[in-house]
Amino acid sequence: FTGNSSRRHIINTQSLVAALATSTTPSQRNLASSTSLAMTSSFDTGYLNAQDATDLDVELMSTPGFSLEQLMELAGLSVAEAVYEVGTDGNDGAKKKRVLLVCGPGNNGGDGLVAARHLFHFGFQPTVVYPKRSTKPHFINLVQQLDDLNIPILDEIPATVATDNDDDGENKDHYDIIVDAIFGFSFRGTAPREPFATAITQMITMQTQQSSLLISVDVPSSWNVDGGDMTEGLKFQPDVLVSLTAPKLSAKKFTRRHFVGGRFLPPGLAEKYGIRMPPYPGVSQVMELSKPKEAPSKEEVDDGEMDWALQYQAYLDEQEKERGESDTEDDEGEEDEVEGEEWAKEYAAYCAEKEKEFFEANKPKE
Ligand SMILES: NC(=O)C1=CN([C@@H]2O[C@H](COP(=O)(O)OP(=O)(O)OC[C@H]3O[C@@H](n4cnc5c(N)ncnc54)[C@H](O)[C@@H]3O)[C@@H](O)[C@H]2O)[C@@H](O)CC1
Ligand SMILES: [K+]
Repeated sequence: FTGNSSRRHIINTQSLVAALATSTTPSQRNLASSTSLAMTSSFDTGYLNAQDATDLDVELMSTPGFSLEQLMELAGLSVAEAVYEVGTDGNDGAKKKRVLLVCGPGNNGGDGLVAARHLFHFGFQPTVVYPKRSTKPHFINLVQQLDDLNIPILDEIPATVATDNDDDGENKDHYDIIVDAIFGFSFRGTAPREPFATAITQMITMQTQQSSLLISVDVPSSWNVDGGDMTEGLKFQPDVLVSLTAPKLSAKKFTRRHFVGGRFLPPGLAEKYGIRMPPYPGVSQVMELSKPKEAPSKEEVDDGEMDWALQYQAYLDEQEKERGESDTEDDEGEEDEVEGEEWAKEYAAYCAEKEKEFFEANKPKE
């Protein structure tokens, strides 16, 4: 089995599920059922509009209840985990990755400050831009915690960072990842005021000219929380969105990698606001709601078959959609189906092999 992402897999999804469902081992049958389940229903967290997001926040933090410090810590940890997930391949770790966290004046900015600290401990090299520092004691503490780790805190994005590449196509001040923690669900109006308007333009330059991966916290900054991008021509399009508690309405317009984090919502409150906590995997603080289009690599398969099944499902859905659109001119359909069936059989055999290895390795000692 070679799940190489470069290989062209146009798969008949039914054949994959059928091959797995008739397998003799439980893990393959589980995989088959999770695959078919995901085929008919994908997890829907529901959405919060700006007003409900604010009301829910107030309810969560009414006394007695959660404190802002608690929730911000979990929100920032979720962001850091999502950055780790999209920013590393799990092997080379985070050590070489430079991350620029651009933090706004409110709690969205606070999430960025918390994330910077966790990212340092995960092995990244964070730099924080915090132009309008809050004077609230909790924020002063967060800044101190960053100072204690010698994490640089700047007042603006340096011009040398957000400039076009030089003649060699390089920028020595390049950041691998930018975290947009400028505005969350309390952004109002259709235009960000300075100094954040400039910061957002600079982030777009870094994303487009230097291929920095742009990750937004809760809401892409400058987007209307309910309606999406309503700016005149700013066109801020992050690569990744990490929604907190539940996606805001504007997330419906977001088509790239989308995570949800903030694993703290009590079921009663979720029900009251018509949202659902996603089935977070294991001890994760985040769950990816929409998956990348590319087929996963063998390394990803090795990481865990169930995760792989969901990820692969999204890929299949995308392929089917594309196929539906080009059905009329596609004269390779039959051939593709055969390839899909063969691949499904190969995958089932691969699962059996893996399971055997697992049982061998975990055999009780005589
Ligand atoms: N319940 C949750 O899920 C939690 C949410 N948290 C975070 O808190 C965020 C909400 O925080 P806040 O309510 O403090 O608000 P934001 O951080 O969204 O932003 C508010 C600040 O932005 C400024 N602002 C608004 N519109 C502007 C414009 N057009 N130009 C310039 N400045 C503008 C306001 O004056 C205010 O200073 C969420 O999005 C999330 O990131 C977490 O910290 C805690 C838990
Ligand atoms: K944001």
